Amino acid sequence: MKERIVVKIGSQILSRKDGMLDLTRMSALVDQIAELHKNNVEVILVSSGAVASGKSEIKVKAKLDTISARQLYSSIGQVKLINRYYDLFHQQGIICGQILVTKEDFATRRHYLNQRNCMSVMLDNKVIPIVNENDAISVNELMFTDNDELSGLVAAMMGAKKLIILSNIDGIYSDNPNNPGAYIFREIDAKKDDIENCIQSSKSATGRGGMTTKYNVARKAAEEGIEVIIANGRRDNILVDLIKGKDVVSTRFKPSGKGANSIKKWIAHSEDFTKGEIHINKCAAEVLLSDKAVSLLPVGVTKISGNFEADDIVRIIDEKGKQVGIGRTSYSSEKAKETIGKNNKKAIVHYDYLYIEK
Ligand SMILES: Nc1ncnc2c1ncn2[C@@H]1O[C@H](COP(=O)(O)OP(=O)(O)O)[C@@H](O)[C@H]1O
Ligand SMILES: N[C@@H](CCC(=O)OP(=O)(O)O)C(=O)O
Repeated sequence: MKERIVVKIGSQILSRKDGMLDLTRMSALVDQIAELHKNNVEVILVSSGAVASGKSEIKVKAKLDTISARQLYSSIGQVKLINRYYDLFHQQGIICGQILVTKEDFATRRHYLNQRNCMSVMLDNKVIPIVNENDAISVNELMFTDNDELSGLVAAMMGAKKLIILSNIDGIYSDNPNNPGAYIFREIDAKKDDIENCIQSSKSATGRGGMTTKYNVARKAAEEGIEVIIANGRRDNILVDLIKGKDVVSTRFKPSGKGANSIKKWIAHSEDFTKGEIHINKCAAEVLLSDKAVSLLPVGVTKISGNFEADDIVRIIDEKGKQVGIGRTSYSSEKAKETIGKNNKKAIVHYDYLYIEK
């Protein structure tokens, strides 16, 4: 069976200080992906760089608001970016294809499956999918935090074993990476280690979410059974070395042994599309958080809020107001209210459609 990986390349790696595309770096990364591809590794590339490459192409007279600037620069820059990728992969005898997505494309299961089918047919035909957010049309309220988030979604959707996030830094440091005492975390166990406080809000000149999103995305993906590595895209031969298992300086997130099935993965990433809340009592929360495979039954429900239909995605909240998980409900909010606290009723969220955050 082929190994399937997702590689995310941040804007910072692809752009030079003067804003132009760093063709040398890009070409080095494409060469490595080509080598992996020829060695039967299926690579899905999530590449930033549209906005950064568009900026250097055009001088605008009037000052633009943030959204218009992003739309203008990305619409120009994405063409440039994908053309370069096309040329570089073409030189290696490899075909690549472009997929531009918005967060809404992950909202319904139908859209989700459409996307998955598109990437699968590309991989089956040895085409390298190059994914980016469709910045030109995605709106502010509902967009990906950044491409790190998108890469986590793609890795989960495509059943990738590994997600490699390449940035301009070797990995996650214990403190501001410029501080002499800061050291790199080589391995993080998402279940035990909480290092969020070590991360600064600073980000690279063109980066959007900074290290915080990389950390959050990596934790979530690792919980879903994906091995995540944050590494420096400027290091020579980084991708090939990582896949060969060489001991390269980087931060690795230990994947959970369990893994989640494909529906649970979709639900896990649907948090932004929830329509309501199911509040549960202490006992129900304990059972859900245990290692047992249980469904949420109406008997443990204390309150329903929001208006939802059967099959909508809802949040599950414990008695302290903390979110325990997300699930696809089998009742409408109206019907759910009628069953609150009752015994012998069908599950309000079946185990197969329940994602518990531990
Ligand atoms: N503890 C930390 N360890 C490593 N990097 C950190 C840390 N805290 C903040 N950062 C910043 O995160 C940046 C990487 O995130 P980002 O700018 O989004 O990169 P990219 O453009 O590659 O997605 C680093 O350049 C660094 O300045
Ligand atoms: N979609 C944007 C990328 C924004 C983004 O997430 O950037 P980065 O944090 O550098 O990965 C672009 O192509 O410019």
